[in-house]
Amino acid sequence: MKGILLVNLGSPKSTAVNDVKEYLDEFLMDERVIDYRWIFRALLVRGIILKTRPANSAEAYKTVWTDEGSPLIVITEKIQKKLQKLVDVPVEIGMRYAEPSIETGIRKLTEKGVSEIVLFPLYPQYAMSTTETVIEKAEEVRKAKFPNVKINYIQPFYDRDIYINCLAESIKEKLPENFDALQFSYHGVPERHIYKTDPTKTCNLNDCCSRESNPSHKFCYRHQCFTTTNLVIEKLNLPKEKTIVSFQSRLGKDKWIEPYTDETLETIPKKGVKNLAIVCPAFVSDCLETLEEISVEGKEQFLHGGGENFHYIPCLNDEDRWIEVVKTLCEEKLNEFYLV
Ligand SMILES: C=CC1=C(C)c2cc3[nH]c(cc4nc(cc5[nH]c(cc1n2)c(C)c5CCC(=O)O)C(CCC(=O)O)=C4C)c(C)c3C=C
Ligand SMILES: [Fe+2]
Ligand SMILES: [Fe+2]
Repeated sequence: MKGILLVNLGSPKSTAVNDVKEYLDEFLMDERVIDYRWIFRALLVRGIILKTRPANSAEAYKTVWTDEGSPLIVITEKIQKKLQKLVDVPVEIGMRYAEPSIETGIRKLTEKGVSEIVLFPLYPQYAMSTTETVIEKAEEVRKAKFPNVKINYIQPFYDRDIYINCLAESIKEKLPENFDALQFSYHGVPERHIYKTDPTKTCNLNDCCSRESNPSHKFCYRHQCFTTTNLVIEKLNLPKEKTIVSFQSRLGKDKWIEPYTDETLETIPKKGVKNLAIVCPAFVSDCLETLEEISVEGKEQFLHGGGENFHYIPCLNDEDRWIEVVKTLCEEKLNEFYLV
């Protein structure tokens, strides 16, 4: 029997500092997130970051937490429930970090008799800290605990027509009447991650990422963010000069891909952008990084820089047209099982 596992990033169990600390420990000790040798990663994460960050992050989580729990988990559950109504195979969710884990999700599916799983990493763009770590973790769990289960993975969908149409329509509906610029703010990654995952070793993080065709693009997060942006702009018929791409959520002292969202928000009002619309297409569901970092902190940065109107455009969340896209992408992979 077949089944679907939707995988998102995950959130702490609660906003208690110890729960946030446990979550950040699992997240930041992932070698695909902080990619130093174990000893240096442990020194940085456990010796420095976890001494102060959990308390600050817990305060931030408190500002977005709902009665039902973390927005990211609640929204992923809503997507699951809506998808379950549209397909005739079991659908479960799993988180890369914390609970419900990928193992919990696979177990629930196997308890329903599932032995062939379509696993959907809910990230449009590939990065070693997104799609790659999900697939690595799922394979580790499968080999150790469920050796008889087959898993078929959905690949990044950053340029798929159905996704671009859906994202463009969603943005169009939420765009304010008057805006000077539409900013696309993607989660950032350290530059080193892009060099590391480039099998061709040709991406130089300059014009290369914007070129039409290059074998490095399959693993270049920066290219994939630009492509999503360009395709959406084209669909919306927006002049490129009215759009901005930037990268948010930088952590630590390494160089991350630029431009940084916080710096951009502070400086664009002086260049004439007083009315801003902003969208975060690296996230399919709203989460701490959109609801707090962009909608609250980002807004303050923009207003502080002289901006006047800041309009945050929510993620696709559980919009029906997005659930249709999830269904189509899952069905493509479900059908592949018949071909093997
Ligand atoms: C969308 C893709 C994501 C990438 C790429 C990514 C990379 C990445 N993230 C960190 C550090 C943190 N991220 C945090 C929160 C967070 N990150 C993503 C997604 C991506 N991260 C999401 C969806 C969330 C929100 C989770 C939620 O519960 O709502 C956090 C925790 C919050 C905080 O303390 O600020 C950290 C830390 C690194 C180092 C990284 C590197 C590639
Ligand atoms: Fe590139
Ligand atoms: Fe992150």
